[in-house]
This record gives sequence, structure tokens and C-alpha cells, in this order.
Amino acid sequence: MSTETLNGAAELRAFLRGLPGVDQVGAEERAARLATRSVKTTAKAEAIDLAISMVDLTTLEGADTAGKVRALCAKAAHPDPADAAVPRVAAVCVYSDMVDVAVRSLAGTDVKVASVATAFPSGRAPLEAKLADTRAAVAAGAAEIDMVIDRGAFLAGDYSKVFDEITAVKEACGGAHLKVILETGELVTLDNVRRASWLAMRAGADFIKTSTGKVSPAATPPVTLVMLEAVRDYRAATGRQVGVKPAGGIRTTKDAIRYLVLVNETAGPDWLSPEWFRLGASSLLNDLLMQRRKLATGVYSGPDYFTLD
Ligand SMILES: O=C[C@H](O)COP(=O)(O)O
Repeated sequence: MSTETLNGAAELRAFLRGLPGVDQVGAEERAARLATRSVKTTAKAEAIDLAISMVDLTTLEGADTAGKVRALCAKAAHPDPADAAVPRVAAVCVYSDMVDVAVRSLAGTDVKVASVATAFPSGRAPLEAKLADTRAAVAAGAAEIDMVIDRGAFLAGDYSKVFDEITAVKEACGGAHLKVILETGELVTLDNVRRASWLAMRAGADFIKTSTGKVSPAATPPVTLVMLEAVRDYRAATGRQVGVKPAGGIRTTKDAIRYLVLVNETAGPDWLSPEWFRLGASSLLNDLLMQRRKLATGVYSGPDYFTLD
């Protein structure tokens, strides 16, 4: 994918500051209105399967073990062992030292391995350490890299530092896809979310992602709405399509379906596939499986029926 060449820091700053401001009240009102759309029966069954296929099944804990990652991978490849019709998730997302375990566990499946990198979640490390982290994850077989931006530099207005770091990480990714985490819970305003989205896309992001899951608030519908508008407008301006990944705090089927409605009504149906939209979550999958089974059988199988996420 091609990225734009920039005429320098001044042009970038002028461009980002020249973006139209976000109507915060309007964005919140529109997200709330779309959340009331009801999706029932056949459409709901299709939405649940689509949501399952979009999950980046995540474990990002200091206490992660190889055994936990192997169990997560087994679940990613066969979410409901009793029902082969349940789709696989899109990816598992782990720390870089767990990539080789995940790659071996998922061999022969089409579930991707995504690795967080660049001193996740804080992003506080020298660039060389961030690039080494990225290269190690790619060398171990990660197909996707989830990097964090330097929020300190962004909030200080040093947009070119953030831009240069993303382009360097993109280069270190080689053929791996790059998701750029904006950590919107630290960006203070929706104007900043719009600016960070454009900055990441112009620097070569394949996906823009809301959050690490370690900062509150994590993904929210208004923030995701602003990011969906950004990818829509960026494609209209450049012809290049960029994906979106809300992550953190998404736990219920109702939440997941609300995000799918938001995608359809904001960016449009071209984004309604795992290639262009993901849900980053550690514990959403079980609820999707329970609701799927309830819809199919009319019987609610409690959380004990499925293995823990
Ligand atoms: O990228 C995904 C998040 O780290 C997971 O957050 P969660 O545990 O709130 O689902």
C-alpha cells in the first residue's frame, strides 16, 4: 500500500489543525440513536456470526503463560467445539514473547497472530527498542502488529515525531499489517481523535485502533464513529481503504451488534468484513457464543457451557 509523501512537519501540522472540528454533541447523539436500532432473528444470527469472525481474541496480561495462549488459540480456531458451523475468529492478539507459541498453535488454520508492540501499552521507550520489539514479533511469525502511538508527543503537538515513528514501525513490519492504537481515552477530545486518525493513516496505518484496553475509557461508540468517518473520508480523498478496530471493554453481543450498525451507517458496508473491521476483546466471544446458541435452540446455555476466554 502506498503512503503519501509529506512536505514536512509544518505541512502536517497545518493539515491536521485544518481538519474540521468534531461536533461532539452531534457525534454522541448520532451514536446513541444508532444504538437503538434493533436487529432481530435472521439478521441477528448473521450479525453474531459476522461479529465472531471479526474478533481479535486477546490476552495481554503480565501473568499470561504458554498454556493460556495455547488454550486461547484452540478456542480461536474452534470457538464452539460442539458446532463446526461457528466461524473462526479473525486473530489472536498477544504480547510479542508469546507469538511463537500462538503461531505453532494456529498452524494449519487461517486465524492470524497479532502482536502488540512498541512498548505496549505506554509507548514509552526509545524508538530503537520499539523497532526491535516489532522486528522480533514479525520474525516470530506475527502477521499483524498492534503498535501504540506516543500520546505525550501527540498531546504536545509534536505530530511529526508521531508520524515518523509510525512510518519507521511500518517499515519494520515488512509484510505484516500495522494497526495503530490511538489510545483515545488519553486524547481528551474528539477533535484529537480525528487528527490522530488522519495522522496514523497518512503515516501508513493499515488499521486504526481505539485503545489498549489498559486505559479507561477504552472503546466507545462516539470515538469509533469519529474514526469510521475518518477512514471513509480518507478513502474518498486517497482511494486507500483503512480498517478500524475498537478494543477494550466490549463484552456483550448487544455491544458488538451496535458497533456493526455503526460501521454500516458510517463507513458503509465495504467495511463489514474482518478484513476491514475488528473487535478487540478478551471476553466478548463467550457472550456471542451463548447468544448464538440461544437464538438457534431457544435455550440459554450459561457461561459454564463454554470454556473461559
Ligand atoms: O485489544 C483488546 C483489549 O486489550 C482487550 O480489552 P478487554 O479485556 O477489555 O476486552
